[in-house]
Order: sequence, then structure tokens, then C-alpha cells
Amino acid sequence: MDSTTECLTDWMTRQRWYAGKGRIPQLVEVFREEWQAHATTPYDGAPSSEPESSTADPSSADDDARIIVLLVRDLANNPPSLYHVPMVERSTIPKGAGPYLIGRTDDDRYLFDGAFDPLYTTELLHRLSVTRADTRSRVHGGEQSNTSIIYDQGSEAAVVAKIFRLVHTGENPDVTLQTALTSAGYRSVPRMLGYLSGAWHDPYEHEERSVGHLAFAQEFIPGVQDGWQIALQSSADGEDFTAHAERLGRTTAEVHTGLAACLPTREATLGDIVGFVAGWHQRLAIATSDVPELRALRPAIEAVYDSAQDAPWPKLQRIHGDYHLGQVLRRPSGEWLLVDFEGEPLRPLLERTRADSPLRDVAGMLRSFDYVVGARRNTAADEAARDAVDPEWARAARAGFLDGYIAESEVDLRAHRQLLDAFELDKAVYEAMYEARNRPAWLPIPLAGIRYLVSEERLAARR
Ligand SMILES: Nc1ncnc2c1ncn2[C@@H]1O[C@H](COP(=O)(O)OP(=O)(O)O)[C@@H](O)[C@H]1O
Ligand SMILES: O=P(O)(O)O[C@H]1O[C@H](CO)[C@@H](O[C@H]2O[C@H](CO)[C@@H](O)[C@H](O)[C@H]2O)[C@H](O)[C@H]1O
Repeated sequence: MDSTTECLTDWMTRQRWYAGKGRIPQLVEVFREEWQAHATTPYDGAPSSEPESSTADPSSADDDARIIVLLVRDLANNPPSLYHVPMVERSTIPKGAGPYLIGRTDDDRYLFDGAFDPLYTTELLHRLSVTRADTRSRVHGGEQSNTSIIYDQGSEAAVVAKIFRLVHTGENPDVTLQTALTSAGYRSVPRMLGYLSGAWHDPYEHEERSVGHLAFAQEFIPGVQDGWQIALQSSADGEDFTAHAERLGRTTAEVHTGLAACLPTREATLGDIVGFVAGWHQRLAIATSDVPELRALRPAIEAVYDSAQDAPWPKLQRIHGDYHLGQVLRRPSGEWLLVDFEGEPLRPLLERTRADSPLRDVAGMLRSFDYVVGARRNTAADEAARDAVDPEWARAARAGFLDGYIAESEVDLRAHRQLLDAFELDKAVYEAMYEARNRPAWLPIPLAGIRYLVSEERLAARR
């Protein structure tokens, strides 16, 4: 291991985007590129107003600083994941840059997280073909699987650049789907401004040369509220969310119609259906070994999966792929916006880039309404507060969302109830696996959802 990968090993385990939680990374460098900075004027970035996520003070930057873009394979993961790590190498530690230090190399150079360094963030914007006079930036402070850099100083329109942390050969659907919707004039996704691809040779892949997306830029919409936060607040206030959910259902259907118009669709063949059902069973088998609580529920889940074999299927098309309340934003006008079309990070890219069932997204959002109630119960201060959480909130939201979707969609969801339950179960099984790995205290939420979906009450409603 060289000194750069040695520095990265410890640092990466502390990053929210490091997917191998609890494991020690075993890193191998597969690609290294030095970027020449195009900016000619000295940076004049003032410290950001968000101290916890501000970029380093560039005024003390040294002249021989270098931008290094690395791709590293983590062999601790199976299959080995490929991480994108842009860094800035400097001979000194600029004032304020201490928190973004990755480590010191054998030749006494300091490595910094590029996302927080103005040398990298300015050059990134240039390579994304975005022209902005004021390139001061800040890093998005919330929970994220990737890293978003926001350029919103001064009077120009604000921009957000997302750097993908896990990269793959081939398209990243976050880029392709939002580009297609932007080109077709849809306002329900932020406008795509540009993207950056990389080409590398990776001994862990068969291709001679791999090409994949590394980052993209889109308009940053100020003043939007996160759907998850709005929903939690609404449930806490005892508000009826039906009308908001109905509007979200309509927007979801509109986006599905848009994706079906811009990108290929096809009828689900028998082979597709067998493939979906086999995939559900496979995921359940993996999840059951990760989550022992699923063992007793497995036969009942499998029965729902098998019944989907004979159900009618709507056409397959490109979809969001990891749809939940954390992926939707509400404009001050009340309109909903969809972001993060990358699909479920735990699924292979090949599965995330082919035509899929729109029912997967519908099921994802239904699960998310259930999560609102589950999360509030889970985080309640005491038993009384826990008992006060009204499960009716989720039922009303689910009903409103389905009504809105049905009103706007070409897919008649009422004809697909059984299939929708199978997709909802598959999502809850994914969540159980996700929570067991990332937030074990939240595991009871998907488990309760699964128990409900295989309950007698639910079976009776499906008959
Ligand atoms: N274009 C945008 N305008 C305003 N806020 C945004 C925009 N894109 C993303 N965000 C905010 O950043 C968060 C993280 O973005 P997301 O694409 O979900 O990243 P990740 O793939 O890392 O999870 C979103 O939940 C939202 O709050
Ligand atoms: O990181 P991403 O946003 O791409 O998605 C992953 O993390 C989500 C959690 O942050 C996870 O979603 C689950 O928790 C949500 C509440 O935090 C809830 O609304 C979703 O219904 C539930 O699935 C998502 O599954 C995962 O891929």
C-alpha cells in the first residue's frame, strides 16, 4: 500500500458515503489523474455561512497545490466497489482546512478532500461546462450517499454539482434520466447543466477501457423543502397529508409518462416476469442471512412473490428506482420536484439502467409514508409519545398518493394490486437489509411493514 491509499484507508471509514460500514477498506488505486486548474485569477472565496460544511479559506493557499482525481477499488467489499476520490495536494495546511485533511504522504505533502477545497471545486465547475463568475461553494450538509457542492454566492443562478462516490462502468441513471427529462422540458426535475465522464483501465473489470459518469451539475433550487422533513412535521402536527400526497402522486405519474415518452419501453415478457420474481427471491435469500428476523416471515413473503407470476403486468420503462420521500422536494409554490435518479445504491448498475416496472417507484413511496410513522415512533421521547403517533396519517397519505397517481397515469394501478404488494414487499426486504447495515435501530420499521403485507387482513383485501 502506498502512502496515499494508507491515508485514505482511515479517512474513508469516517465518510458517510463509505458503503462498507464496519469494515476496514482494502484499497487499491486503479486510476489517477492530475487536473490542471484553468482559473487564472486568485480565489477570493469568503468563508461560507455554513461553518460545519464550509470550504477551506483559500487566501492562504500555496502555489504548488495540485488537484488529483483518484479511483480506488475497495477489495473489502464483494464485489469490490470503486470509489471516486478527488483530492487537493498541498505543501501546507491552509487556514481553516484542518477538518478536510485526509492525511500526509511520505514526501510530506498534505492531502485534502477536494469537495471542500476551492482549487478543485472551481475546476470541477469548469469541467462541467458551467460558467459562473462567483465560484465560492459549500458542501451540502445533509445525509448523502454522494457529495453535493453548492455554488450559491452572489447574484447568479445557483448551481449544485454532485460528485458520485461509487462509480461504475456505463451510464449513471442520475445523469441520463434527468438529462432526458430536462431536454423534454419537464419542470418536475431540476434543470441539468452538464456532466463529467471519466475513462480508466481497471484490472478488476473485463473491459480494456471503462467509461463512466463521475459528476454532474444542475440548477440548485433555493427555498425547497425536503419531502421527508415536510412529512415528519405534518405527521407531528396531526395534519392531513392527503392533498400533498395526491399532488405528489400526480407528479410521479407525470414523470413516469415523461420517461416512457423519452426512453425505450416494452411489454413485460414471460422471461422478464420470471426474472423479476427470481430477483425478489434472491434478494430475500441474501436479506434473510443478514437479518435473522426475516427467517420466520420468508414462506409468507415467497407466497406473495409467486402469486405475482400470474398477475397482469404494466409495460416496463425507465423509472426513478429508489423512490422515497427523501428524494422529493417541494417548491414554495407547492409543486413537487424529483431528484436522485441513481436507483438503489445496493443494486448492480446493470439492473438499475434497464427498463423496469413503474410499480417499483409507487411501492417505494408507499413504504416511505409508512416510514414516517415508524420513524416518529422509533424516535419518540417516551412510551406516551410513541403511543400518540397516529398510524392513520400513513393510511391517508398512501390513499391520496395512489388516487393522484391513478388520476394522471396511463397505468391503472387498481388492476395491479397484487403485483404492487409484491413490489412493496421487495422494497421492505431491501430496507431491512439497508437498515441492518446502516441504521440497525430502524430495522423494526421495515419488519413491521413486511408483517402487515403478509398479514391475514392484507391477504383478505387482495382476494
Ligand atoms: N437541484 C437541487 N436543488 C436543491 N436542493 C437539492 C438539489 N439536488 C439535491 N438537493 C438536496 O440535496 C439532497 C441530496 O441530494 P441527492 O441527489 O439525494 O444526493 P445523494 O445521491 O447523495 O443521496 C436532496 O435530498 C436535497 O435536499
Ligand atoms: O441514500 P439514498 O437516499 O439514495 O437512499 C438510501 O437511503 C435511504 C435512507 O436515507 C433509504 O430510505 C429508507 O429510509 C427513508 C427515511 O430515511 C424512507 O423514507 C424510505 O422509505 C426508506 O426506504 C433508501 O432505501 C436507501 O436506498
